[in-house]
Formats: sequence, structure tokens, C-alpha cells
Amino acid sequence: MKIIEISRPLMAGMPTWPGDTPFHYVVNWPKAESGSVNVGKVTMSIHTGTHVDAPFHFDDGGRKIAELPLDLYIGEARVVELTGRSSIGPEDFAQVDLDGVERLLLKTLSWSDPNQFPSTICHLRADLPAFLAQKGIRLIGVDVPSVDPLDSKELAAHHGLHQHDIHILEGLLLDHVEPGDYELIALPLLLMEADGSPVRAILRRS
Ligand SMILES: Nc1ccccc1C(=O)C[C@H](N)C(=O)O
Ligand SMILES: [Zn+2]
Ligand SMILES: [Zn+2]
Repeated sequence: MKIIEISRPLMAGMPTWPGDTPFHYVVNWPKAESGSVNVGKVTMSIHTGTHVDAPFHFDDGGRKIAELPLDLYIGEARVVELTGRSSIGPEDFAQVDLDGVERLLLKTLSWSDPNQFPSTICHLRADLPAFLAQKGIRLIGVDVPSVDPLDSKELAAHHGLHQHDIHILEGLLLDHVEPGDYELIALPLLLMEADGSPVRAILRRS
């Protein structure tokens, strides 16, 4: 079975949300000092690279990452390519078959330089969540750092998706992925208090 990597590499200098904690890894307790092992330490914002949002990220009363069902993040997923747009709404799915799809991954290609935080991205319009929910979708994945415009404070897409019980996976790397059906594995860490989690996201095709 072929494994396709769709995670962004976590490394020094990688783009992070403006003003947020940069990614940092250090061998904090080197073998020469500990006597037996190199021991690393990571500092990062949870919303770095490929990650899932918990509702608590944008809703003080929302569920935290450890409270979300894991089956969201493992199972059949459809990759749909919708490029050349500044936003995506129900109309954009006129030619797209979403029958039986629970996990939808959108390849927008709107984050062109992976080494820099984008200045604009393709976002989801406010009427999309109801449409996706009616199709039976429970997880939406995007290849950009947010489902909303980068300067949005209302976060209409985040809230709308949440109201319709659709969970959010952000920062995928889908440039090299052909549209179609795959098995997705993108498990969050069991971070008991957290507003989200980095994930190792892969696709498998049998
Ligand atoms: N880290 C931030 C700092 C300030 C303002 C927003 C963010 C975000 O992370 C929002 C984005 N939609 C996200 O969930 O990753
Ligand atoms: Zn996030
Ligand atoms: Zn988000």
C-alpha cells in the first residue's frame, strides 16, 4: 500500500501565524551531559503547519482536542481540486460528486510558497458549512493555514462549520496529490487541555 505524505515539515524558520510562537527544536539535554541520551524540547504554536482545530480554539465553551472522536481523523476521504478561486462556496461544487463523502480535503493550491506565510488564501464562504453538512461531511481539510480569510476576526467559516458539526484540519500539503479517494490518517495528540493539535497526516491508496 502506497503512503502519501501530506504533512508540512516542522522545522526552524517554517512559517507561523503572524505574531504567534515560532517553531523551535533543541537538544535540551545532550548525551554528553545526560550520560546516555539526547533529549529534545519543542516550542511551537499548536496552529503551526498541519494541525487540527478543536472548537475551544474559537469558542471558550467548545470541546478540547481530547474530547473529539478519533474516527473523524481516520477513514475514507475524498480529495477535490478547486483552484484559481479567492473563496469557495456551494456553487463551486456544481460539478463535484460528494455522495457518501464524510472527509473532504480541498486542494486549492492558494498557498504558493511553502517557506512563507501566505498574504492571502482561498477561504470558505459562510454558506458552505450548511451545504457540506447536508451532504454528510464531518471533516474538512484545507491546504492553507485557515478556513477563514487571514484577517478575519468573526471567523464565520470556523463557527459555521462548528455549528454544523464539521471538524477542521488545516495546513495540509496537497500539491502532489491527485484528486480522488484515499484513506486519511491524521491523528491529533492526546493533549488534554488543548485548543488543537499538530498531526502527522498521510493518505493511503489501496
Ligand atoms: N494562531 C493564531 C493567532 C492569532 C490569530 C489566529 C490564529 C490562528 O491560528 C487561526 C487559524 N485559523 C488557525 O486555526 O490555525
Ligand atoms: Zn488552527
Ligand atoms: Zn483554524
